[in-house]
Amino acid sequence: ETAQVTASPEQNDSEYLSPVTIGGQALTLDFDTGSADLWVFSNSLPSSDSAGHVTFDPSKSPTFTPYSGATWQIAYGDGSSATGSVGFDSVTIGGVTVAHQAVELADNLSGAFVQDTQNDGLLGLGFSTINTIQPQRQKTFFENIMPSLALPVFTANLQADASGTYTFGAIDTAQYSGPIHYTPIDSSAGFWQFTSPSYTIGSNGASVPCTTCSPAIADTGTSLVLLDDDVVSAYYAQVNGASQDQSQGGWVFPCSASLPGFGVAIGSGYTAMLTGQDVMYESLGGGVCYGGLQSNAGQGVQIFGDVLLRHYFAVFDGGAKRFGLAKKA
Ligand SMILES: Cc1nn(C)c(C)c1CC(=O)Nc1ccccn1
Repeated sequence: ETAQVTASPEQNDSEYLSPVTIGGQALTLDFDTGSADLWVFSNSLPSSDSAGHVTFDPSKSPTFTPYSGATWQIAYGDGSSATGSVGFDSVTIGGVTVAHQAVELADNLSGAFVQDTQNDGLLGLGFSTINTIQPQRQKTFFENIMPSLALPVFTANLQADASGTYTFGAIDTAQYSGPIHYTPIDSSAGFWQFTSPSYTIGSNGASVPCTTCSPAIADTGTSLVLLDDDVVSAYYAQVNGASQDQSQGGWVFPCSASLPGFGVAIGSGYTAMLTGQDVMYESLGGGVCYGGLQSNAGQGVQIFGDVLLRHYFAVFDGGAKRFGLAKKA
């Protein structure tokens, strides 16, 4: 079987939301290849936290069964967090159903999630070695459907300021052109992780070897591209008037500045390029702009988020444990 579902952008393409049905209830979730928990806003949240969100109510689902005593608690790399209880229910995405999917009900959330009222929760598409359910971690939606898919893959075709597509079980040749450039992934940390041994500054720049660069992860649930400090500093050194502004939380520059292109190696065989315009992320007002390339704060992993992924067709191959990028159709 195969499934296809839309991915609708929030403002600034900060995240992409997709329709999911859980126990007959329709929610919009952020598909996140950088984590492995499926959690939803639930009616056990204080109403001050759930105001504006669709909440899942297990008592209204005919197929919900509690996983009694089980709990979950997740802390994301950006400092946001969530905790709650667990059950199993029927989860359907694009017509494909997992009858007993672990569904994590949030009863406590950090502010960033509460404020984002278009988002009713996250659906992890990482590896379940980092699922946070205790006493026994549970599989992701993708891991559960993989055996029944025509191909053990899913693809992300996110768009800049437009609705895109997640596809499960097929690599739709109508969505990309030219070759798919694959690199093997190391899933031992739970991420779609690969090496990124060089980078390129300027659309015609030479690629700079970076033997000390941290490995990278493909992360649909992160807005920006978060890079090692020496890489991101080398980039903004080429932008007139750029500076790191702690109050704004990163690298800013005059909106009038011309931004060079930027490319990152996807494994050792391919460099994914962005134009200067692709790197521009947000105007903060007063002629100050915020870049889509920011520091990973020395976390030892580079996060290739939506600022990069929305310019490519991305293949997550769970069978061959590889990640690939192609030019969009
Ligand atoms: C900043 C960062 N460090 N590390 C290791 C990762 C994976 C990130 C990105 C991150 O936290 N993304 C995120 C945040 C909230 C919800 C979903 N995804």
